[in-house]
Amino acid sequence: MATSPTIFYTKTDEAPALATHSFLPIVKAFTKSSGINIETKDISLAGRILATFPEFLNEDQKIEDALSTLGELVKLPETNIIKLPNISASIPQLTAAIKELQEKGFNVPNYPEEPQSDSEKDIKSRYDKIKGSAVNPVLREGNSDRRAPKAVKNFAKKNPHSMGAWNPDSKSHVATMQAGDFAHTEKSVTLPEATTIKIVHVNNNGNETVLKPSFPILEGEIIDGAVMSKTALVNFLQEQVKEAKASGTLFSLHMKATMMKVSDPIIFGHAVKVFFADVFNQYAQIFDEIGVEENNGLGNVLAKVNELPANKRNEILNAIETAIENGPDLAMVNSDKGITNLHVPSDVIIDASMPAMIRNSGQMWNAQGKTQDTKAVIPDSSYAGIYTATIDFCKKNGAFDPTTMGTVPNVGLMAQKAEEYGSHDKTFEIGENGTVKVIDNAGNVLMQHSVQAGDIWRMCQTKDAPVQDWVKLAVTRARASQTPAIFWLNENRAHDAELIKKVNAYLPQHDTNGLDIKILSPIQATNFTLERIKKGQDTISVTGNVLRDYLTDLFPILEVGTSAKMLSIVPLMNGGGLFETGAGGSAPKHVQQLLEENHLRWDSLGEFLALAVSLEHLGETFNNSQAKVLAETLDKATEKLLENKKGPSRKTGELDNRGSHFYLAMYWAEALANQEQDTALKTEFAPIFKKLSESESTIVTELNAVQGQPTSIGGYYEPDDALTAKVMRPSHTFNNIINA
Ligand SMILES: NC(=O)C1=CN([C@@H]2O[C@H](COP(=O)(O)OP(=O)(O)OC[C@H]3O[C@@H](n4cnc5c(N)ncnc54)[C@H](OP(=O)(O)O)[C@@H]3O)[C@@H](O)[C@H]2O)C=CC1
Ligand SMILES: O=C(O)CCC(=O)C(=O)O
Ligand SMILES: [Mg+2]
Repeated sequence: MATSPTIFYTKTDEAPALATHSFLPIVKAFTKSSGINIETKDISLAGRILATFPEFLNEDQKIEDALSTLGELVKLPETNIIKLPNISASIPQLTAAIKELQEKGFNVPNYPEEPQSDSEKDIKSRYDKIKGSAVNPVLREGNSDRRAPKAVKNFAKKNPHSMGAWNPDSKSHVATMQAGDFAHTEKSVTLPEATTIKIVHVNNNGNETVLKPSFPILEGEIIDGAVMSKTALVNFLQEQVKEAKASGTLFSLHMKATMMKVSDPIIFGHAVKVFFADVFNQYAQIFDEIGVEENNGLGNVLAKVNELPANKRNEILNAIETAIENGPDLAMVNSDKGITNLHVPSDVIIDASMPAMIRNSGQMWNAQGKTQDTKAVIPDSSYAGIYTATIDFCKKNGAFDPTTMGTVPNVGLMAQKAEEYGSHDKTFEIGENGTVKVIDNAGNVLMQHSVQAGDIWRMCQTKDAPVQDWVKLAVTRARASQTPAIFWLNENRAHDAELIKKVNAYLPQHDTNGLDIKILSPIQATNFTLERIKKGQDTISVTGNVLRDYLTDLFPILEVGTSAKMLSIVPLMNGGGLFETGAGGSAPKHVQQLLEENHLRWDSLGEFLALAVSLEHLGETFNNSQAKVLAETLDKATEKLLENKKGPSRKTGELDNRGSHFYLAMYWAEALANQEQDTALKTEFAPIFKKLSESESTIVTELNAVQGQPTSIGGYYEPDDALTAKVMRPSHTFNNIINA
């Protein structure tokens, strides 16, 4: 047991990292007298790169490998972590971060796209561990409990966000594969006893290549294998491009290239090649020579082409232009800047992008900056059906009404790299026709798929202990909130069928008397839940890992406008607490606005909610009554902030993230001054509240006065700490009170 109560507060990237510069000094000031230690852990993309390559750095540039430290800490019962969203880097983001670090004098190696030597191979494999969703699977040593707190839900009911109307004749729809994808090829086995397995590829001449050497599998663990056929995928994509053109819908690809960091960039690359097929055919040889990486998107193609001599460059750029003109309308990420849906694999991420489209009348933006009905292309059909069902529901019933709709909390299976989270080191782009086999140490073939060159074969693992914990968490939440709970599992899907056996075995171990718990397939569950939500009724979704991710953006975005306002708890399996801040990401667009206009519209509500539960957990773990008082008063402050509408505005010149932090501090001090449980805190915070409230108009004026001009923080992935702190703390009056 650690001797001093500590909250580990993560330093991450982009907007949340900016917010931390303003919020963390407040947190430290408010918790100091209660003996609570706040320790920062750098898990930013830049920080993780530096920590991975110490031998390339000067002594004074080396930093702790904070992710590994936290990865150990999450296994201890007293651990308490506040985790902000971080970049799950695509290769374009990774290479940009490397470049910025090099420019700042950190001699980290380049990312070798095509490694030749052993040392390059080593560097690439170390970078590949930083790439994609590399933080969350390590820290999430527990399952997920995400919900909209009552105060947030009530606020949204009284102050509904905008919601685009739905036309019953909308042409928007989801296109997904009918065969040859992961969903249609999945095989699943539960291992009755512990064993080791290896994954091999056997070519048509019987030659075996080991894809992954022996690794252990625990008793009761579920393993799945599935394959995405390249031929089926390419045919499907070709058809969708044609069909989008014929029907006049926007072509828009929705992937999770960050979390599914091996399979989905490859699928993304196929879409780029299919959409620009003429260009890729005509310039195949040049593209090969200049090292075009279609998996990194059209942005990569353009960057590489731009390095060519002028006449070749212009010729190819024209060909790309023509392909865009001849193809279907392409959904845009930023029509002003000409950034398309196919530019960067991490620009359009399905969990956030599909709900945003549904909230926006089922439309996305076209090249003219106008909204248009959209064909949302989601190649693998494992989970696409839930969006089809939601879209169909909106066509039939119109848009949801945030003033009356119910809520859908989620209990999600994710601990110990459950399901697709654990597939990164078991996903392979197949080099040669043959068979992929999973073989145990006794030589038994547990499953096999026949594969062709270019197919993507993927294996997932789901350990038994996390499943037991998940079932228990579902029952606990259903009981605590007296809400029906639905397990979203499809008995006709191989993996789900195995999971259903476990759910049926473990549910009876709990007191479920009087609770309404059932198992429905994801599409049935969507319809059931949506019928209820429309009537204002609440339903807990109990899901696997991918649906956890999808639903904890889908429902929050429809219900409360953003997933940033979610309470997002990971009860760690060994007793510690990981408190995530909201369910969304790191909002790159917000950084742009700060740099251009010195206004940060990032809403820190997720941080406020996470801090309160973190303090409560710490109070219990360390028997620290002051921490509990801090938690209760912080919740009061957050509620008051909502009531008084002191969240950040989107508009420059109005209250932003920094201003909302001021109000939170003032209301927190007020709640501490007004409570009677702890005299010391009361005495300490009464004068602070007085000072803050007397200075309110000065502070708000100081905070808003800086807005409207461009500003600089000295970097993107590795901003300058002192500069950023200066930008994020522009009120001397407020700083003086907090620093004192
Ligand atoms: N837990 C984690 O670590 C997660 C990390 N990510 C990472 O985040 C990055 C961006 O992902 P993306 O899919 O664009 O999702 P984001 O959630 O970052 O952004 C989508 C939109 O949601 C709105 N939004 C999100 N958070 C807030 C907030 N706190 N306050 C106000 N608005 C908010 C913004 O809308 P608007 O622009 O209209 O203001 C934003 O543009 C990626 O690098 C991804 O890897 C993504 C999800 C989870
Ligand atoms: O880990 C990631 O890449 C994203 C996680 C995410 O979107 C989520 O947990 O909701
Ligand atoms: Mg998500």
